[in-house]
Amino acid sequence: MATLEEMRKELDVIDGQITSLYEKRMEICAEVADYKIKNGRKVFDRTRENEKLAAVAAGMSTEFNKKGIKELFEQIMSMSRKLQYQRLTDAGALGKLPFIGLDKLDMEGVRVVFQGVEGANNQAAMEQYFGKDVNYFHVAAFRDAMEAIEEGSADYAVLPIENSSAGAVVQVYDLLVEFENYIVGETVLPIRHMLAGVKGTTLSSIERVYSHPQGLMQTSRYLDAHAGWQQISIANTAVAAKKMLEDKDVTQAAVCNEYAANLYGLDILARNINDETDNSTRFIIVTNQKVFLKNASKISICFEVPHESGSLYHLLSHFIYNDLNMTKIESRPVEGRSWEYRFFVDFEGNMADPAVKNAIRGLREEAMNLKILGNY
Ligand SMILES: O=C(O)C(=O)C[C@]1(C(=O)O)C=C[C@@H](O)C=C1
Repeated sequence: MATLEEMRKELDVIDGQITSLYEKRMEICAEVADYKIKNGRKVFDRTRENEKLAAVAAGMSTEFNKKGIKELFEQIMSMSRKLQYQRLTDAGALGKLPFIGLDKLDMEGVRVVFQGVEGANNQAAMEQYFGKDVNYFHVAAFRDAMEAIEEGSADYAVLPIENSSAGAVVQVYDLLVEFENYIVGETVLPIRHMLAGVKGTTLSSIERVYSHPQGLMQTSRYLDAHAGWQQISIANTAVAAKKMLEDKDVTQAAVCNEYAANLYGLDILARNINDETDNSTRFIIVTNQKVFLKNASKISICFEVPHESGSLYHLLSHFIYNDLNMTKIESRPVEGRSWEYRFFVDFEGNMADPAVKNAIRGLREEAMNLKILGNY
């Protein structure tokens, strides 16, 4: 029997042949790219790839090798596509950006919409982004806010997209697909619960505490430590704060944010009473214009993947290969197609950057229904 050293020498010879054949193959792929640029052909040809995989598998004698050679050729053709996309980018064959780059967002005299009532966290997020003097109105549902910007009655909408402990606000994800509106900014608001009451209220005068069920739940450790306090659920934290002002009753208090407490002129009796100290919500700023800031550094996209094994893996390789840092991935069911998913990906980058253009080009050809949700 051959020694390990002898077998390794044999492997080295074979690997040498494979590597030089790989280089030769990639040189031809570069010529294919030039041909495709000249003739306006797409890089990705699924039929040709499937034929190739079947052909290489047919040449194998065992099931194990059939599977292995297919995986190997999937990778080889994926590298071939990436080389071709790069040549397209270098040749300036990417076409015009579908988005218009701006130096800064138009903030002069704009009208902003948020969902909820006066004093809601959504309003606090809006003021954090647009300032206190902003011209605004509020609506009952997220969909109403999307419709308001689509039809132009508002220039921007402020919508919650993700909470650090509760996760994604899934309705907003779905609305971003449904409407032709785009994300142009984001702002993160720390969610801190306060115990607030009308002037004269003290911890010992309180008998009842009002808040949204989430507000009561997120502060249960603090509230439960006061055995004599009855906890009562109400529509939301801002409504609880408003009730304190209306009732002027020192036997009751509200769990609400500082913004609502100030808005309704309440005294804060205890600050930051949430069980989780690090609780914050990320809000997006949405408009109906296809614009992006020239100094934007984060891109949100969504796409559907073909229902085949390895398809998400291949799509995500466009980020890795172009050295783009993915910061978030979320999936949602595709309406009307049970057990099929749409993926939402956030990654670092600017649309004018060649690496980003390159990745988007690859994704656009290989994924289904790619949509750029915004660069901000
Ligand atoms: O045959 C082509 O059109 C190629 O671009 C070459 C190649 C390959 O590497 O074999 C690469 C991408 C296509 O999706 C199909 C095949």
